[in-house]
Amino acid sequence: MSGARAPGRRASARRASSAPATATRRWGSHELRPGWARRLVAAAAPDPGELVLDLGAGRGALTLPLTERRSRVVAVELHPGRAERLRQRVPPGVTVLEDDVLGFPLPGRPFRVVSNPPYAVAAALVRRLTAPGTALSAAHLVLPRWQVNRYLARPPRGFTAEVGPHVPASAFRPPPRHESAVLVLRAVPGRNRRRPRTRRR
Ligand SMILES: C[S@@+](CC[C@H](N)C(=O)[O-])C[C@H]1O[C@@H](n2cnc3c(N)ncnc32)[C@H](O)[C@@H]1O
Repeated sequence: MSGARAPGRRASARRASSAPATATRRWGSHELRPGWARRLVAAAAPDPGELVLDLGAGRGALTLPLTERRSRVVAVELHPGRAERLRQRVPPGVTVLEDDVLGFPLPGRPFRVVSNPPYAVAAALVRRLTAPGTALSAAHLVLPRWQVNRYLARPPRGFTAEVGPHVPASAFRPPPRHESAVLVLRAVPGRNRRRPRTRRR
């Protein structure tokens, strides 16, 4: 993964240790059905060669259609078995990190996110991705509709927020109780700079 620090050794070193404190230990997940995953990737429309992160990649519902668009894909999945199975499924050139979406090093060069993230850490993930100075250019995140509405009312600083496709409960396996939608965040050019440090007297 260019732009981010070399992942391979770090990830395998971490594999040997216990899960980081920030990780959710609940492995239950609502995976996207393949048809819906394809539709959402088509709506996000990343360009060939663009660096795209799939965060909480699971079995690769989004990762695989992303690779078909010839994006440079990095998939991050904390569950060791899921990460390993995904590694075996992806074509050469795709990076699968067994790591925590709240802890792995974010790329230093412009990147996009297309993700159906673990809901338990979704708010912390949005904070991390949109923190001052990140190189995030746009994020397409599948979130509960109520959470999307919050970001529409109050977008993270330096980003615009809009709602993408509506995602019904039937789009997931197993279906969640809530309705979902895609939250689309786009960096406003020049607005997400790291704030200058104020000098102490
Ligand atoms: C909602 S599922 C989505 C799976 C896949 N993206 C899909 O759409 O089918 C979220 C995934 O995130 C993984 N996960 C949970 N907490 C995580 C964390 N802190 N860091 C990375 N992955 C995590 C789970 O193991 C699960 O596979």
